[in-house]
Amino acid sequence: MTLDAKPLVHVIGLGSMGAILAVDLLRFADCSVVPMFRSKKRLEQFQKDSQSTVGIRKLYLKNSPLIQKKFTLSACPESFTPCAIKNLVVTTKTYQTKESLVPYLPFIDQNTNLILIQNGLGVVEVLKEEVFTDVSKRPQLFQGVISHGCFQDQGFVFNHAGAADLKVSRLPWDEGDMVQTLDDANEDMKNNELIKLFTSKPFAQEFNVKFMTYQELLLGQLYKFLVNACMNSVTAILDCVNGEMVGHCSRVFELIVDESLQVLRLAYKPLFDYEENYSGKDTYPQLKVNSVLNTMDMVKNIENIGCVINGKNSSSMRQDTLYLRDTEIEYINGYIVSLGQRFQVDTKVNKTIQEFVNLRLHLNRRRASMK
Ligand SMILES: NC(=O)C1=CN([C@@H]2O[C@H](COP(=O)(O)OP(=O)(O)OC[C@H]3O[C@@H](n4cnc5c(N)ncnc54)[C@H](OP(=O)(O)O)[C@@H]3O)[C@@H](O)[C@H]2O)C=CC1
Ligand SMILES: CC(C)(CO)C(=O)C(=O)O
Repeated sequence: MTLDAKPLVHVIGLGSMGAILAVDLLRFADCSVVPMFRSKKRLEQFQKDSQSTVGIRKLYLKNSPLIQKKFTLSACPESFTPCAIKNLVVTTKTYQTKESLVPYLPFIDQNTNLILIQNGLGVVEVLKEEVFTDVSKRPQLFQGVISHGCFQDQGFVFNHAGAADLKVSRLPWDEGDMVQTLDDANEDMKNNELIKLFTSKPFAQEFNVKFMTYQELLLGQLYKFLVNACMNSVTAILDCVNGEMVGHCSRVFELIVDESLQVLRLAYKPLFDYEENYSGKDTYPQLKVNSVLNTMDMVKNIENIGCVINGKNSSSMRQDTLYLRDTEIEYINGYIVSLGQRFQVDTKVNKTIQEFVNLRLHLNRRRASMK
């Protein structure tokens, strides 16, 4: 059911990322937004305790203004009014994706635009192998790589700590379609309802959205992936604030990045061969890949981004272990391990990191249970 003629955007995952996106879509894009909660209990908490209102405190703005938006419609699996879902944003944690989609599968088909706005890699494999197994009914799939920073305050009030950007591209279901032309991207910006919303003004300016080809997004996604593979896991294991490691973490990062790149070069070969195959071809964007995704430069950049620029931050994975929440390690260092098995590459470094993160979470949960 739509509220009016405006496009309808369903959001599964009204957490930090879902909340800042949903509120700014309501503020700056011509659409209606429907948050979808995991249960009747969570839906009632939203509708009753929070009066269906989300608050975003923009910490990076003068006086940290609190912006509030009321959502006329919201749902959970039990209350969802059966209707075809046209535009679906998934902003759950990676490991929550499959479970969050299952109740709505009857309402998702090849006409649905589905965007994943998450860190890490490997969710598309879960969607292919376990969720959308009927190729003819697979939704139009997009990926968002978001660099905004946000953490929950209490209830449905969130602190938007850092404003950066949201990179978006069509996400190929088939690995063979990794390289897209500039015309492919323009086609979606002209004709796809969800992408038209995401690139509409003023929303695109306010949320700093950039739509691009998949190869352009993937370069940024792998860069961010390597940052997270080092910073998130190591700070969780050590239980330290990002900046405490500055000047002393490059050796560990070198081990993680070197092994990860060995695997990523095989799994994403078209990207690493891109300059050789597509430079000078004006129907394709020109990319610098190997001069960016190399161990020594990445280690320096990761230490700067993680330990200096974000030096005062507690990484999201360390926060997950401190709050005894599951982590996304399986979709970060753990994803390198699964790729290593597929490409017969030894990934002992990332496997050890993954197991230490799991051990850290166990230790924190054990200590909490003994208080
Ligand atoms: N926070 C940040 O600054 C950044 C986060 N990211 C990435 O964005 C993604 C989302 O992270 P973030 O927003 O922080 O995560 P949060 O944990 O804040 O939000 C996840 C939300 O998904 C909801 N959810 C979980 N399962 C279901 C379900 N079955 N049905 C409906 N809703 C469900 C949770 O609801 P409930 O409250 O009921 O559990 C929660 O509100 C992650 O991949 C993260 O790594 C990327 C850049 C920055
Ligand atoms: C860059 C970094 C490591 C900042 O803490 C981050 O992305 C996170 O915490 O998830």
